[in-house]
Amino acid sequence: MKEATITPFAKPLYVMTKPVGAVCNLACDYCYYLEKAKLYEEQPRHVMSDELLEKFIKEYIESQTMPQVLFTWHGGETLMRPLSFYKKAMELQKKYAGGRTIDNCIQTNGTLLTDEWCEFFRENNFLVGISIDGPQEFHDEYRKNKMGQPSFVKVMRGINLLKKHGVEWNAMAVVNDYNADYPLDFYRFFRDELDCHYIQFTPIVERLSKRADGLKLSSLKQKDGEVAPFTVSPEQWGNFLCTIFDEWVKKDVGNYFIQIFDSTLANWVGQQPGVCSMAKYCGHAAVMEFNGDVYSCDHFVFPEYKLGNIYQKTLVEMMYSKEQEAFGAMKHNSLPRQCLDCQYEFACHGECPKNRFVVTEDGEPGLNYLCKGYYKFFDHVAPYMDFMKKELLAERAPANVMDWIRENE
Ligand SMILES: C[S@@+](CC[C@H](N)C(=O)[O-])C[C@H]1O[C@@H](n2cnc3c(N)ncnc32)[C@H](O)[C@@H]1O
Ligand code: SF4
Ligand code: SF4
Ligand code: SF4
Repeated sequence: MKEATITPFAKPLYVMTKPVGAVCNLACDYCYYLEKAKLYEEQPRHVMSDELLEKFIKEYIESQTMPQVLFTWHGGETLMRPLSFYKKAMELQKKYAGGRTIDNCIQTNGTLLTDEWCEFFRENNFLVGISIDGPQEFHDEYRKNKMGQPSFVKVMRGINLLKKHGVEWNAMAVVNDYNADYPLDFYRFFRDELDCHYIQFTPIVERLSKRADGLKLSSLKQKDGEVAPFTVSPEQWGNFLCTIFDEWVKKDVGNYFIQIFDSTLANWVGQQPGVCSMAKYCGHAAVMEFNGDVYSCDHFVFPEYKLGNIYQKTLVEMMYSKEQEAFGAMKHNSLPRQCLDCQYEFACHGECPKNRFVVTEDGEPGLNYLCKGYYKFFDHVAPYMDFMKKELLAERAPANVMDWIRENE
């Protein structure tokens, strides 16, 4: 029997949602999302109506087959909506919970946080993801408003408010051409200055588009296109990961959680990684726009990846559709021979399909632009991953790797 990519009802149905479309108080140079306003030019307000909010919450909860439900609020800038919107969402979640446990996480640039927002997040146990790209100089290079004014100081003020109110938060940082050459300054900032114990690093890889619909960044279907200037190079990415790993594996395992290292270990032991880019298949997390349009993935909000609209189709129909199944399977089925033969395919899975636009050593298309960087990283961490795997399988702590390193130094 063919290995199923999506087994209906075997795992939670997951759709992140956009209370606000491509509306933001910042205008980060590399943002893949802001230009999506072009897809909805004919619509005057890019915000979710109360009617849709209720429809989504009810249907989303009722579509779940598991007792836990996770809501992810994403944007645009999520805090461009008033607090009353999210208070309403909490009331509706309670109304339709039907005995289920409901969790909420929200992604924000952090600049609009106030005491009032933080009290709300604390009271409702939100996990708040803050976008911050490292120390001030790195962060302010690309994360500016439309007038070119930097945002670091405001983000730091927001983080301090979250801490003051005891809100659970984590950091989401992108790695680009500018900050990638300073991995230790970058990592130590999160660890020593922010005392942030959960960190996500995402590489920026974008190509400039030749699309007729006016979008600046391209989708997978475009075969060529210049790499955008803020893109991290494969060499930078490999060096960045290896350098941070060396610091982390000696001192910080079990205390600071870096998503890409945890996901690598998960793949090493054959478990599901926490980040989609390192999973074998895509298609698990769709996204619903402010007007009810549902797309296969937040990085594929292009007309050709639209699954439908919640007013015309149910979430279950869209999430278990042939289109979404094909989208999910494409990640593995389209791997070039070089990946299939690669000794680290089990850990890498060819990373995100959106980044697969270079040719292999044999000239086959579909290789990941960051391949060299990933290969270097996996090759570098393999002995440590082998050790941590052994510990995990023996039901011991992977953090023992730190003693092992000291003993062998
Ligand atoms: C689009 S924003 C929306 C939420 C909110 N405005 C924020 O900045 O956190 C979500 C995340 O995507 C990241 N991001 C933006 N452009 C990206 C790109 N081209 N590639 C990868 N991540 C990107 C941002 O840094 C941010 O952490
Ligand atoms: S704050 Fe978020 S949505 Fe706004 S421009 Fe930056 S990355 Fe994009
Ligand atoms: S296309 Fe990329 S971002 Fe979307 S689910 Fe797949 S790996 Fe994740
Ligand atoms: S390291 Fe390169 S060759 Fe190996 S699976 Fe990843 S992208 Fe493919």
